[in-house]
Amino acid sequence: MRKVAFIFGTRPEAIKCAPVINAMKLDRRFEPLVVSTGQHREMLDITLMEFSIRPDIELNIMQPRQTLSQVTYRILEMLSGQIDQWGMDAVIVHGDTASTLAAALAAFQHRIPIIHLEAGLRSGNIASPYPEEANRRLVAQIADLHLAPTIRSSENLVREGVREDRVAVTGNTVVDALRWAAENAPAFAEPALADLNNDTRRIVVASAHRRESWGAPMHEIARALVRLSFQENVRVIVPLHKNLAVREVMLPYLSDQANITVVDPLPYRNFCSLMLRSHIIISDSSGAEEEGPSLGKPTLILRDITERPEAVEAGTARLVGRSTARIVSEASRLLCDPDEYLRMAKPVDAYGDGKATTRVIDAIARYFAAQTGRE
Ligand SMILES: CC(=O)N[C@H]1[C@@H](OP(=O)(O)OP(=O)(O)OC[C@H]2O[C@@H](n3ccc(=O)[nH]c3=O)[C@H](O)[C@@H]2O)O[C@H](CO)[C@@H](O)[C@@H]1O
Repeated sequence: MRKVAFIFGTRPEAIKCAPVINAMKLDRRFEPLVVSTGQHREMLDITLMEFSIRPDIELNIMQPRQTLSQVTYRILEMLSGQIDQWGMDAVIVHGDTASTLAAALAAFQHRIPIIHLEAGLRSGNIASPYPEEANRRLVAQIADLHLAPTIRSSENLVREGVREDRVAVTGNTVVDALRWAAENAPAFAEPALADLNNDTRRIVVASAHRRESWGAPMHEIARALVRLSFQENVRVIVPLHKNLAVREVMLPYLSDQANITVVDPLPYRNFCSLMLRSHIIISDSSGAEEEGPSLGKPTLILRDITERPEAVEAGTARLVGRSTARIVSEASRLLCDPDEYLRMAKPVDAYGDGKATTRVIDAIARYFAAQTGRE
């Protein structure tokens, strides 16, 4: 039995680790320990509850308006005080957040092998996305097993010098989570969305929260959403991120608009119901970049570059930047030109086939077997 600690702290990490944690709980080869750093306190707890996961250990590092350095050193400090006592065979981290980097570093410093889920994504620009591109590249330097979601991401790793026998292509577990959520998609329970089933307007689901969008770009995005809401037969729905850098800019623009509904972040399955009900998705969220195209929803990405180019190449997603004019023109094209809409509205399996969890677990089992010379 191998003891592995999943250490993460944000909503997207929880969504993408959850299928693996739940499958490992049923697998007699593994004993998973779930460690929450609490980087996204509220949104993380709601998400974990949905997947029936209770963290075994809570680091509770969250403080109001904490800086990246504070997040990183607080996690490192707390882990270094206890990680050895857990007796882990490996630490599993996901993606590119501050929690990912700090947990990987703590494991490395305590000589515990690191397994990196969603490894090998690269935008090619160390400054964008900031700090995520740097985080994932740094983790790649010290990880022992790299689980790449796509062939492209595995190629990125090998090009950077990672040993091929330490890389496995698994698909992205987000598709596994998404399929589960879509099968269990609830009705719209929030009072603000209760009328959705009878609403004949075209639903534009929009969100923006990443660091590169803070400040002036957030104003541009907000103005674009207001202008889109003036178009005929359109309703814009915005599940607004909890971050104050987002709320303080967005709310003055979006509140009290006739065709805009602002809601708090939705539980994952409710958000999936909303994406399923949407006509188009406009977002700077990495999750939306993967989930929108997987559901066949035309997805306009509010970024200039992406580490997830697969859906753009497949034609279901488009990079549109963050200027009001470009967002409005690209969205209007989809809203006004049915042929253009149909060209983009095609589900793509660029990120996975829903079976990534099994491949992840098999790759981890193979890794341990190779360490000891037995299965
Ligand atoms: C800025 C940032 O931190 N970006 C990271 C974050 O992206 P990302 O931008 O996707 O992070 P989000 O906090 O938007 O989380 C996205 C996830 O939350 C879900 N959702 C969204 C809205 C809502 O109301 N309810 C809900 O459950 C989405 O379906 C999606 O699965 O995680 C990715 C890992 O996957 C990383 O690669 C990104 O670098």
